[in-house]
Amino acid sequence: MALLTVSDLKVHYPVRGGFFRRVVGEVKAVDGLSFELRRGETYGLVGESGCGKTTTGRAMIGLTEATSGSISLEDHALTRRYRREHPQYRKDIQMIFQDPYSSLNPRKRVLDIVAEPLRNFERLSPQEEKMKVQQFMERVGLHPEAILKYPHEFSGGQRQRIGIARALMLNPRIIIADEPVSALDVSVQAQVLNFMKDIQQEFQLTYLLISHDLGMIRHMCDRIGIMYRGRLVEEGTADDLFQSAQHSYAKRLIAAIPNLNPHERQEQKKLRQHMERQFEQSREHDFDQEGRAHPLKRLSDTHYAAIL
Ligand SMILES: Nc1ncnc2c1ncn2[C@@H]1O[C@H](COP(=O)(O)OP(=O)(O)OP(=O)(O)O)[C@@H](O)[C@H]1O
Repeated sequence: MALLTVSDLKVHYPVRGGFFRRVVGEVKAVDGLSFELRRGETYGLVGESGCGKTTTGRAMIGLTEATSGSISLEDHALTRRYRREHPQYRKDIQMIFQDPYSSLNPRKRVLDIVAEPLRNFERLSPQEEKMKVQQFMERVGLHPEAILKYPHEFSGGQRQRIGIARALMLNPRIIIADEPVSALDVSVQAQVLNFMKDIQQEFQLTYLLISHDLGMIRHMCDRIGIMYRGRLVEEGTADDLFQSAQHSYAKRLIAAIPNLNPHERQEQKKLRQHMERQFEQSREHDFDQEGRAHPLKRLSDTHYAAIL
């Protein structure tokens, strides 16, 4: 059974204009998105800037309200009312943010930053709380004494580890990681990603990894959904997508991954140009009259594509 199910999710933002700030239109940030998270897996949501990835993550933790559709954790629909009446569900889904520089309050000590979610749910004595925070700091590879420092005293990679310690404190089942390493130096990106993989088993976590970086998503994820204008155009395992993508947009995105081998660059450039042409030529066929992706069609147990 799926741990979390997103069904036909829509998030439309009003666009206001003119002197009276009247609603003059809407941005369909998410426009009919369906996918599920299975226990223990890492699911990657990937797509270009503006396709609705962050909005999806925010809707899943209740930071943004859905216009329609549903999000269910096991059998419970996470409606506004359910979220209000069952605050403990917030323990189950935690989020790690893109930029560890701005997501940690610079005026607070690490002890208070990491303990904050705990204070909302558990009544611990200051001594118990300190011990628990120190224990998690050690687990994420930081010195337990560092709890008295402020965020600016840490490197980017260490700050992301503090964000992870904070997310882990409530023993969540799902972690949504929105571009967790894109603000970090390339040299520490792999360390943080490997660390996330290590703790996944230890804490039995299910990950939703959100990124525009298809190379990273390929390396990390069991299943991948490619998003375009608020919908999935294709979903599958890394093999399904990298060996036999079917939708012209998915092919184009895959062809655009930079190739590090200098001997193959020229060839890759040609392939990329070919895929871009194909994408433009098949627009009418691959999208409906309003430019939206078709419903997903099942190609195998794991592979789905929005083709006719
Ligand atoms: N609060 C808001 N009000 C109005 N429009 C919004 C709001 N938040 C996002 N949008 C718009 O919704 C669309 C999807 O944005 P979203 O941030 O979810 O995309 P994204 O795929 O995460 O992009 P990025 O990788 O750049 O963060 C964009 O066109 C964006 O401008």
